[in-house]
Amino acid sequence: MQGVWTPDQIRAAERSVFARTPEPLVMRRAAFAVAAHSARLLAETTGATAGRHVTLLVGAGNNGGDALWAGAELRRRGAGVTAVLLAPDKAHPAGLAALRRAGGRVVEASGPGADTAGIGAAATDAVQRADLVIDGIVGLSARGSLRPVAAELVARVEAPIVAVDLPSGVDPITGAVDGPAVDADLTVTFGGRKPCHVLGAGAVLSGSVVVADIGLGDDLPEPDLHVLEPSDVGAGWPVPGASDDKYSQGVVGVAAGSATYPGAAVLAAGSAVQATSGMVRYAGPAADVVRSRWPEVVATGSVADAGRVQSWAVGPGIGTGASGREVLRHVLESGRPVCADADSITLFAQDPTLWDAREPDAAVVLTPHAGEFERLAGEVGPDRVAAAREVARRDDVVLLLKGNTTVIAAPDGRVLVNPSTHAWPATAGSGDVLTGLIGALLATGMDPWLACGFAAHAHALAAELAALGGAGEEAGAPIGASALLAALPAAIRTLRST
Ligand SMILES: NC(=O)C1=CN([C@@H]2O[C@H](COP(=O)(O)OP(=O)(O)OC[C@H]3O[C@@H](n4cnc5c(N)ncnc54)[C@H](OP(=O)(O)O)[C@@H]3O)[C@@H](O)[C@H]2O)[C@@H](O)CC1
Ligand SMILES: Nc1ncnc2c1ncn2[C@@H]1O[C@H](COP(=O)(O)OP(=O)(O)O)[C@@H](O)[C@H]1O
Ligand SMILES: [K+]
Repeated sequence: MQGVWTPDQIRAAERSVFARTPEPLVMRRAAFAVAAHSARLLAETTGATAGRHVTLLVGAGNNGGDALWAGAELRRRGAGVTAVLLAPDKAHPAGLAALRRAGGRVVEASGPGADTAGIGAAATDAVQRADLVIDGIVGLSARGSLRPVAAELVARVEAPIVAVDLPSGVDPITGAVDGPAVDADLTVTFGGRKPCHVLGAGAVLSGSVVVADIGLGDDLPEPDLHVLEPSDVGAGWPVPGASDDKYSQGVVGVAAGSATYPGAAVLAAGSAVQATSGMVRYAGPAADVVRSRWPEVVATGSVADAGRVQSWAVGPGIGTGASGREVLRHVLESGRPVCADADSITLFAQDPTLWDAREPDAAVVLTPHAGEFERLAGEVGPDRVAAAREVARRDDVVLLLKGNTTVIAAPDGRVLVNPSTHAWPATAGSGDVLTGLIGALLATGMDPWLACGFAAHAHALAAELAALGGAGEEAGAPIGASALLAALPAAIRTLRST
């Protein structure tokens, strides 16, 4: 599992480091990493570092300082380096001096011969002839999107971009973007990932993220967010052992669908069938359809007759009327962990007295999309982590907020994020598949927060495998939820082999 630290946490750790290591030395370490990764990218894209042109976009603070020191190092490796200063009066003095000593050139963004956009001729030339651009416009102190001159310069870049710490224009805390921002090929960050590398538009605009060690190590506190690695999910995925039988791996009850809309039942039950080797019970009006599609499911007409289960997956397609409410009340009273999705969430929003049916010690997972979240607690807003955390605490639930980046908050404040590099699961019914997956993992006794993380991970990978069908990343075809469901075993195999 990877940690993600807030800018405040990183700054506090840096302050502790400065007590033993001088600040300029820490910055040199950061800059050296930027230079080394930039040289590697240059070699990959142009075959060499020496003789290539690197342009530094340099803002008003230490982020620009990192870029300037990195430029000095690249100059020593034989690259031609030009720094374009966006705030000439505030450019990091020691970095600037180092670059000049190494033979680098310095120009002002709005220097002589400025065009109608306010960009000087030398700056335009430096950006256009670059083989690589280093974005040192702004880092942890960023507020808002790129300012006009920086935005104009960035828009003229055609070369690959290496972002120092984070892509400029992205909010460091939320990853949100509300105007122009750098779209980096690679981000070199320091000490640990920041939220903007895994949340919102920032997760995509960061490109590949490498974490350089600048000695923060033991000074970093418990991370603010966590990200599961594929290998974590693969290693922890429950599979049968020699002494297992169908009961020992957990029995999940699925209460979903209706006679008119049996699809949700088929998708959620099918997902539970494929997630683990335990047993799946279905209870609801779509029993015949579920039985014919998934003969291994033990199906009954009502939750009252379902028999014993270790968890419930409830909600998709149950309706928001009296019968849906009774189904939800019944599973809450069971005292088993419950994954409540779709109509269950609307039912909770309509009738908060439903919470009274809950056994206090049984975990409840809620899996809203943005619209369902709004019914529960108002608009999500730009800070999705804060929104999910607040409701998880308020309602004592594990809250899984759906979207391109899935955010999973536990009542104790822990947050997992599952950033996605694609949007293939954005198709009707794919949420029903997620509900079945979570329900099946809950039945195994897994920690509900982790169960949600595992499910979100396998779900996104299944969608990707189904969409790509073995083709390259650019050649996927749209899929429906049935294809996502069919790809679940392949996704679990892939995760278990990492
Ligand atoms: N401490 C250390 O030793 C280490 C620090 N490290 C590095 O320092 C970085 C943090 O540096 P920092 O705190 O100096 O601020 P930084 O992010 O460069 O911003 C500077 C100024 O930019 C401005 N600005 C704000 N928003 C803007 C926008 N949208 N577009 C344009 N400009 C904008 C705003 O000034 P304003 O113009 O508003 O007065 C702001 O004050 C960190 O990310 C890492 O790279 C590493 O070397 C490791 C060791
Ligand atoms: N743009 C997107 N990128 C990646 N995943 C997405 C995107 N939009 C939705 N998803 C995922 O697809 C699923 C959709 O669930 P949901 O909205 O409940 O759909 P439905 O109700 O049709 O089943 C969730 O797992 C969600 O995280
Ligand atoms: K930057």
